[in-house]
Amino acid sequence: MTDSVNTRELILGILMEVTKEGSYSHLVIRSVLDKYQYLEKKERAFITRVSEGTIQYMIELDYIINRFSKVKVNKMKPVIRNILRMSVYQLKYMDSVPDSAVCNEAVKLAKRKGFGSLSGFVNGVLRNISRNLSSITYPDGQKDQIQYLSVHYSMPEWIVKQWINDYGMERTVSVLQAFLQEAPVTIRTNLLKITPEALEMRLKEEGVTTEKIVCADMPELNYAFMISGFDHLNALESFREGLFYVQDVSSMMVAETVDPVKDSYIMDVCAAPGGKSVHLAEKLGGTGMVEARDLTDYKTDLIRQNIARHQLSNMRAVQMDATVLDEASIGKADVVIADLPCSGLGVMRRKTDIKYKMTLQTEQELVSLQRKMLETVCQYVKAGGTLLYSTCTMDKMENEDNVTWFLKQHPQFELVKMQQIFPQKTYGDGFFLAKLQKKA
Ligand SMILES: C[S@@+](CC[C@H](N)C(=O)[O-])C[C@H]1O[C@@H](n2cnc3c(N)ncnc32)[C@H](O)[C@@H]1O
Repeated sequence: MTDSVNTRELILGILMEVTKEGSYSHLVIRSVLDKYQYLEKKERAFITRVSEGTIQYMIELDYIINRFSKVKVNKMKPVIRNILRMSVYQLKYMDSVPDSAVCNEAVKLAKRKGFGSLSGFVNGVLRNISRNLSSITYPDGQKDQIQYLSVHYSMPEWIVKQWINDYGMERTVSVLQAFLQEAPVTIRTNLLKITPEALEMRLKEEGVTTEKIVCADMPELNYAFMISGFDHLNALESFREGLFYVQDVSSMMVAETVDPVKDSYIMDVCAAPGGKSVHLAEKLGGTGMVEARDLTDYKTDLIRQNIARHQLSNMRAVQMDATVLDEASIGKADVVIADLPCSGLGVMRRKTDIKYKMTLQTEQELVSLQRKMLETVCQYVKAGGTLLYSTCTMDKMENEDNVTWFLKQHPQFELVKMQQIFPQKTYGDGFFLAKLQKKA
């Protein structure tokens, strides 16, 4: 590595921004990697791994630090707390970095950041942890299951409690395990431009490793691949040409479930950046129209960029607030897609810090927003048309409970299909979808 101290300083900067300023980790990491594009691939991988890993395992790391430090984590200076966290992550989860190097680099970083007087403390805590790492006692699962699972899988207790309540212990444990796996990059072939076989060849020529998605529950997805071995998507000509779209396999199930007939008029009321709309427009094969709406200029611009990249003539972007009734759209749509803002607890492998930012109160507020939006946008569905409600979360209150509530309020709709997708070890985020049909 060219300058390991600098690399660690960048990681500390990322952690400070995420924990102190409340910024989203995936955005902060991406912007640092964009800014320091000249770094070697190995260094970029180190920054990503240590930043994401530290955030991913923060509850466990804090638990370990608290067992070896008289000053508890929440009383420490933020810089020191984050230096300890990223160092304990390397001690526990990265064999490639020798323990002595981890401790030395942490001490240097503390000094460099103006905390020379605390460098002895940092050194003492880390060396103590490194000596005793294999004999740490964790919370007793027999006495307090929730605390045990929370520390073991670094998941806030309120979320663990909620999932046990919603789905039972066995499912909760498998979901917690899945969230600690790395999320693969999955792509969907743009079938209007290329066949899956030809795309696979193109990607191989560009040095990308591809693997077919083989999933018994989703046999429809024979156009999807997992890809790896590339640095920047934008550096791939096949990406710039719009030959594929990066999308999680669970999200692909929206267009599959709608399975639109040619010439349909589809309204996607919360559409940015446009993944599901683009998929639907492609399925319409140049016929019909997908109107992709979102709240802000910035978001509708993202949709426009996707329309341009995929050269779709049957899709348009419109700026519109989904909570406000658009009289002109009443009874106009064959299909309304309501992929609504949600707690996002199903995508924690990609957005590692969501679990610390979300609270039960915010989730309850989201439920109210979702109901208001459903109440509004269901009016756009034609008689005989379809309303597709989806979220990327797993909590019943945002999913099944909302559907039950909706059907009670709107007896003119009936449930065709409802599916809770749990995150899977290999691919697929946590996702929910419900297909409702308006009676003719
Ligand atoms: C789950 S994301 C949609 C993802 C998108 N369907 C896709 O597959 O690419 C939810 C979207 O709702 C948008 N949103 C939030 N409040 C909104 C509102 N009042 N009206 C319209 N869109 C809104 C957000 O900007 C965000 O883009």
